[in-house]
Amino acid sequence: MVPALTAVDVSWSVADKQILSGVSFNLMPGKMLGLIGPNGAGKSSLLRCLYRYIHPDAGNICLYGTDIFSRPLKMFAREVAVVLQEIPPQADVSVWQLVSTGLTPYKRLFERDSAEDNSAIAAALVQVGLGDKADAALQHLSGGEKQRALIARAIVQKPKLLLLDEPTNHLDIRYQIQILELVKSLGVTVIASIHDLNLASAMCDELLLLNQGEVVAVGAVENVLTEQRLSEVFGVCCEIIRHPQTAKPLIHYFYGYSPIMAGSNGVAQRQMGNAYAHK
Ligand SMILES: Nc1ncnc2c1ncn2[C@@H]1O[C@H](COP(=O)(O)OP(=O)(O)OP(=O)(O)O)[C@@H](O)[C@H]1O
Repeated sequence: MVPALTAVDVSWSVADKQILSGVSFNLMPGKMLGLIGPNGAGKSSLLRCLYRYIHPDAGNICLYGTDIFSRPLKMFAREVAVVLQEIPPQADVSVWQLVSTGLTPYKRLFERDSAEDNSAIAAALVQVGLGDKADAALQHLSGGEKQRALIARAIVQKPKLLLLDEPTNHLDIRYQIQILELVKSLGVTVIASIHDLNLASAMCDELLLLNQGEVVAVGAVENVLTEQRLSEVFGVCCEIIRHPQTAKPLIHYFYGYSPIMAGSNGVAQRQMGNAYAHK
């Protein structure tokens, strides 16, 4: 089976600063990949390369075996949906109008939405819990509601690949879980940057851990999330157990620990004084 997405040795620098270095990974169709890593690791930059906002200096990115930069723009706009943290410039439109723009790549100039289109928009709004906000002005929605409206727009686009930059950023815990479960249930290939490592562990099939623009680890969640890596990359002390429901890695963080006091195994050790005695 051809991977939905293949990145080979993707590198990008700006103003002599290397932002991404030799990033490579494969993602099979229907899988959900979580991009994790500390602030400034390069997660957004990598996503920008994947949706063609940035042209990497080196390397290749292929969607179903074809270089993304060789695909006609309109085809690419149908195939790849992007949900960013920023509110789009059309902030004075209604929620319905925003979601309907997800159909734009399928339309000819001035072509109106069909009854089928309207049903798809209404269904997407219900899916994200905004069924009663269709006529509301986008600018009057809360941050989380705006985020869900953007996801509804991506749903009507019916993409092959859905890219999300911190989709859970403005959401309360209920919607963090609900939106990621919804995204997962769409059956499309998903790549999402996620800061909450436990959420990423629970929801993603695979993880890619970036640090300083380089891939530290990529693959099955349980292979990527190790106590030692989290200590080395994030500078935190933790223990990883199995989630009682999913059996996936569940991280318990400890407080008052310092990565400076790394032990012989490299895992951050308890700092003298203020840590509560756990281990
Ligand atoms: N256009 C740009 N010009 C200069 N520096 C940039 C540009 N884009 C990104 N960077 C730098 O690249 C590095 C990676 O940024 P990026 O936003 O990709 O990281 P991130 O992992 O998404 O961070 P965060 O978790 O904080 O959102 C940062 O140091 C950032 O300042």
